[in-house]
Formats: sequence, structure tokens, C-alpha cells
Amino acid sequence: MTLRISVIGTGYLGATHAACMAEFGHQVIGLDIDPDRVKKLNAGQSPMYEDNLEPLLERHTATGRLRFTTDYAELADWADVHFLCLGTPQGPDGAADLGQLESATRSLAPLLTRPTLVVGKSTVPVGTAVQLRALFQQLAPAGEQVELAWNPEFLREAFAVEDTLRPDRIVFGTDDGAGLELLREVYALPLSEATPVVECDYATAELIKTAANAFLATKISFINAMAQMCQAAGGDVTLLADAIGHDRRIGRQFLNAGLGFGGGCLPKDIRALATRADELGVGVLSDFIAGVEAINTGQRLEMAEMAVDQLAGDVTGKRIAVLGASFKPGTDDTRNSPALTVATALAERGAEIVVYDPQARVDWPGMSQASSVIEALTGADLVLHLTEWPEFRQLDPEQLAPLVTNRIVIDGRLKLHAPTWRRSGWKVVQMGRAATL
Ligand SMILES: NC(=O)C1=CN([C@@H]2O[C@H](COP(=O)(O)OP(=O)(O)OC[C@H]3O[C@@H](n4cnc5c(N)ncnc54)[C@H](O)[C@@H]3O)[C@@H](O)[C@H]2O)C=CC1
Ligand SMILES: O=C(O)[C@H]1O[C@H](OP(=O)(O)OP(=O)(O)OC[C@H]2O[C@@H](n3ccc(=O)[nH]c3=O)[C@H](O)[C@@H]2O)[C@H](O)[C@@H](O)[C@@H]1O
Repeated sequence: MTLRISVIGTGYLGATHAACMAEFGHQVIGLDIDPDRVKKLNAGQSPMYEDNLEPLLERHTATGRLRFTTDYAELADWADVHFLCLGTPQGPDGAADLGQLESATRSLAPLLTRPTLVVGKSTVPVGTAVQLRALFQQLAPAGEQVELAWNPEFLREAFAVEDTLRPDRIVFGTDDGAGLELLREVYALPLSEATPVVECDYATAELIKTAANAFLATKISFINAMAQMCQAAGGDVTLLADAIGHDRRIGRQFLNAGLGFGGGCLPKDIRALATRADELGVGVLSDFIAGVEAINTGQRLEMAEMAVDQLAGDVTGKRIAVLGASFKPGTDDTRNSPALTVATALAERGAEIVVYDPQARVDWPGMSQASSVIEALTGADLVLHLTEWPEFRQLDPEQLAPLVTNRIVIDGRLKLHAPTWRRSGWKVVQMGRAATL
């Protein structure tokens, strides 16, 4: 059945969600307070680099099944279901800043005069849904006929469309089942028989989301701690990850050692979980997360130190080529990018940083942006491989060797084929691997 769907907030999550809801056959209006974003989306263009998103936006805006607005009045009483896809960035005290969610609620709720379902998709601290439901019912003329559900999202940037069209699982958090029937209809088209659906209360739904991100972060920090052991003892962390990953109970994914995790989600979500755990007196969880974070921060610091060591303890005036600026390959997102943290640390110590990234634009103090790998490497005293775009793996070290002042590369993502680079006279230093491997 075709439903009328509104999607409020059209960033990484909302733009994808709106396009995919249209792909499922629903009528969709997306809303954002940013008029430039709305204009771009209405022209069928993606505001960010995300594979497969633009074709969906183009197709569905062209047919009129999908459109975007800045005006809450256009969608308030029009939609059967409103999805909240607002940002929940990290606040100054580590807790999630719920300002965007609250502001959207204050704009939408007073316009709701008929029964409707509001569905939260943002990642929020446990306890948020109960409060938001109360606010909606208090502010809406329709009062208790406005229901709220929590349907957290698990998509990965760079695979956002694929993950939305074919999710690993769907979670419906409700207050005693209110709104469940409608939610099942919304997702009736995409769900294959095999897609697990978890129906639960608000608190469980909120916690499932943050637990998933905390577990992924834990896997990465664990393998990075093992990488340090490998480095200290002369082992190879990649072979170690392959070997333990063969055990189906462990699995190979998220065991890639190196610079660690960044992005707009994992770092802020685990911090918010730790803060909420402290508020609820669950110190054992916040202590655990503090360990995960400390390892992650340590990797970035260690990388910067490795760079300084390779330049005899002083980077002042040295030209350092940085390959990769986005927080991971496949996106132009630089939020909490490990690569840029390292680059900034070295710029602050006086290095001249030249960054090349296939998609991300960098406008940071102390750094310039090259338009090609060759431009970045020309005259470089040191090369850092910090985000593992597939094209960096294809580089020909023989061709690059004459460009640089020193043939030294530090591979912060353990993805370069070190023996090939060494054959062309490069010194290759890999985090988590002994120098001989
Ligand atoms: N980025 C991702 O891959 C994923 C994000 N999430 C969660 O989804 C939520 C959104 O994340 P992103 O899309 O990355 O954030 P974002 O910052 O890219 O998007 C938020 C959008 O909301 C708009 N906005 C702000 N205030 C508004 C208001 N009052 N009314 C209407 N629009 C408003 C902003 O202009 C912006 O376009 C967060 O809670 C995040 O943790 C969940 C899964 C994946
Ligand atoms: O809540 C969110 O917003 C999303 O956060 C992550 O998705 P994303 O931030 O797009 O990126 P990931 O693919 O998880 O990568 C996160 C970081 O971990 C790093 N990483 C990943 C895997 C690995 O083995 N090692 C490693 O260092 C990446 O380089 C990247 O910096 C989760 O994977 C999604 O399921 C979740 O929906």
C-alpha cells in the first residue's frame, strides 16, 4: 500500500531514507531548514558523495513521487508517517545534543491536527523517546492521537542505499505496540521474508542502536590493541585478524587494524552512551567505553609520532603528503576523520601538509589540497597513507619514487603491498607490523 511519508532532516541519513522510501513506492516529502540543500535535492542532486543515491533522487524527483521543502505546513497533516532524521551531535559534556530533535518537534507538533505516527530514526540516548512522545502529545492539537515509535537506523555511509534497501534487520520500538501496524506497512515492500524484525519497547530500541555501534568500536579497538602487541613482539596483525576471523563466532569484519575509527557516528555515539551510563550509575559500561576510546585516540597520536620519528624528530618545514582525508573510503565525509587529526597534529608541529583525497574537500588551517596523487607527492619528505581508498592500493611505487625527496611511506591502514613498494626502494612502515614483514 502506498503511504504518504515525510522525512524531517535530510542529511546523510534523511536524504537516503527519503530516496529509498520513494523507491519502495511511497509518496515522500523531505524537509530541511537548509534551503540550499532543499534546492539541490529538488534538482535530483545528492548533497554528499554517496554511491547510488543520486540515481534514486533523479528518478523519483522527476516523477514527483519525491520532493523536498523547508515548510512544515506542507507536510504536517499531509503525511501518514513522519520520520525524524535530525542530527544528534556531541554536546560539550559528551552527551548527545538533542537540540535539532527538540526544535523539529516544536515546529511540527503544533501543526498536527489529525491522528498520525511520528517515527524517530536518529541515534539517541535511552529515555529520549518517552520525553519526545510527551512533548508531541502536549504540543499537538491532535494530542494523544499522535503516536511515537523508535526505528533506529544502521546504514553505513558509502553503502547507505544498499543498507536501506536491504537491511540486516529492522527494529521497531513502540509504546505497547502503538503504531506497529503502520510501521509494518511502511516496510512491507522492502522486507524479504528473511529480514529479521525486532519488535520491542522504546528503551530496548534506543539501546540496540548504541550497543551495535559500541560493539563495532570495541572490535576495532581490540584489534588495534593486538596490533600493538604484534608490533612489540614482531607479529603480523593482518594474519592474526584473518586467522581469528575464520572463527564464525568472531568474524573477520571490523578487524582491520590501523588508525582506528572516526566519522560522524561511532565516536560521538559511544561517548553519549558512556555519559548516559554514568547518569544511570552503570560505571562498568562507561569504564569499558573509556578503554575503547583511549585505544582509538592512542592510534592517532602514535601515527603522528611515527611520522615525526621518520623525519629525525623534527617535522618543521618538512613537506608531508597525506593520502586520504575522509573518515573512511567511499564518502566525502570528514567528520572526526582520523586522517585529518593526524594531519592537523603534524601541521601544528610546523610541517607543510599537502592532502589528496578522491572526494573530500579540505579547508583546514595549515593544509593545502592537491588535485592528484602526483601533485601531492612531488617533493614530499614523507608520505602518509591514512584513508584506504581502493585507488591508493593500485598506485605504482616505481612511478612515484622519482617524485619524492625521501622514499618513506607510513601505511596507517595496512593496505599497501609492502614488498612491492620495497622493491622500488621505498621504506615502508606499517602500524601493527614489524618492519621486516
Ligand atoms: N550518517 C549516518 O551514516 C547515520 C546517521 N545516523 C544518525 O542519524 C541522525 C542524523 O545523522 P546525519 O544524517 O549524519 O546528520 P546530518 O547532520 O547530516 O543531518 C541533519 C540534517 O537535519 C537538518 N536540520 C537541523 N535542524 C533541523 C530542523 N529543526 N528541522 C529540519 N531539519 C533540520 C540539517 O540541516 C541537516 O541537513 C543522527 O542521530 C545520527 O547519529 C544513524 C545511522 C547512520
Ligand atoms: O550510526 C551510524 O551512523 C553508523 O555508524 C557506522 O557506520 P559509518 O560511520 O558509516 O562507518 P563504519 O563503516 O562503521 O566505519 C567507522 C570507522 O571505523 C573505521 N574502521 C572500520 C572497520 C575496521 O575494521 N577498522 C576501522 O578502523 C573506519 O575507517 C571508519 O573510520 C556503523 O557501521 C553503522 O552501522 C551505523 O549505522
